[in-house]
Amino acid sequence: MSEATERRLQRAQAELRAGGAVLLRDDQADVLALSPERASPDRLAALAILTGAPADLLISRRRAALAGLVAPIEADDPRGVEPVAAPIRDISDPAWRLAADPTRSDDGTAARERALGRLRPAGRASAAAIALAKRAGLLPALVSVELPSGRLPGGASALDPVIIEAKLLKEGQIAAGRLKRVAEARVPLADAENCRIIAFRPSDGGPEHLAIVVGEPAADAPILARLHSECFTGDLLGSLRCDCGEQLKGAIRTMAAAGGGVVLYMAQEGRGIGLINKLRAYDLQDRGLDTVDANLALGFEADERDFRPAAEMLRALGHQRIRLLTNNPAKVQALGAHGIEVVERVPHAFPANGHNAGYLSTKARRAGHML
Ligand SMILES: Nc1nc2c(ncn2[C@@H]2O[C@H](COP(=O)(O)OP(=O)(O)OP(=O)(O)O)[C@@H](O)[C@H]2O)c(=O)[nH]1
Ligand SMILES: [Zn+2]
Repeated sequence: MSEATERRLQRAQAELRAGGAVLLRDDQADVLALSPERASPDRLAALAILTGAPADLLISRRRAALAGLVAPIEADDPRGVEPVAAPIRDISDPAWRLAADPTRSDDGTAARERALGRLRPAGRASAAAIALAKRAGLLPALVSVELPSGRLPGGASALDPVIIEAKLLKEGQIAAGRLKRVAEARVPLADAENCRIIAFRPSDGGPEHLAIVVGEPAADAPILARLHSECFTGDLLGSLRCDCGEQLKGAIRTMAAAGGGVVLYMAQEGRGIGLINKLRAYDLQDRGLDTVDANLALGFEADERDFRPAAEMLRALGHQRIRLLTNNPAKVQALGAHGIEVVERVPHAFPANGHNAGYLSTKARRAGHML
């Protein structure tokens, strides 16, 4: 992806996060969209009167099914990620927001049905809009109108959208930004006095990833490595809802004792959905959903992470062969697919505490974790 394209993608994300409009261009039809959790009522109202047809709520089919708007589908049904559009009968009636955000208190399917018209499949530009919202750390739900391809009516240009080609956001094909090693320092840790932190910045302006180099990892043999996704609550606060804090500190201790290793500390909070959405997922878990269903209920996949940057960091550090501390077979598979040879999976499980037993057993039962 060219630098100009990467910048435009970042601008589109920032615009949505700031409550502004984005226009996804596609030769089927263009889609002009706002994030309902960020856009002001005035902007939403301006969008709703733009074309004569009502504005749509854009969500995934799975989200729509869980909101009771279409027939239920299985958790692993690939149709779950398809976008659907539901006309919003009255943009000023907050009831339609219940279908966008399951953490809002809900007075039932009847209210959602009252607020929204008949659902229809949405096209490529809509799918791209949802992918953009996910990248922006927002709920994957948008308010949108369809516009004829390539045209920007006067009312639409008044919303001053960032314009971007929908095909750039094709699911699974967004190139992760190339990483540049930008800073490095010695940082003695309580459990590993000989430790360096190396920061990598992606060319697309996304968040930085860190390599925590413990001791002296061998240059000519497979090194101990851990691919660790950021967890503010577990890593920093010692939350008992998950096992992340113990896994992070445990990995550093194991590497220090072994003479060396590398923790890749990836800016992928909440398995890639961001901290705010993880807190929403926790709220849903307190109402009875498990960690997988909570992600699905919000409109995300169970795991939204891209492990390519981790492979790129290992390569940049000169480590193509590793012994990976993990219980997650998807990490072994993904690193392998991106050119890193995982010569051994080193189990990395810690005893459950009084709060995370359900979380750990769900990961084993539904995400294939080897515990
Ligand atoms: N969406 C969501 N994310 C969670 C939840 N609990 C923890 N996380 C996140 O899950 C990620 C866990 O990352 P890791 O420990 O690297 O990965 P893992 O898939 O558990 O695999 P291993 O620990 O290597 O076995 C972190 O980004 C956490 O923030 C949850 O209930 N919902
Ligand atoms: Zn955690």
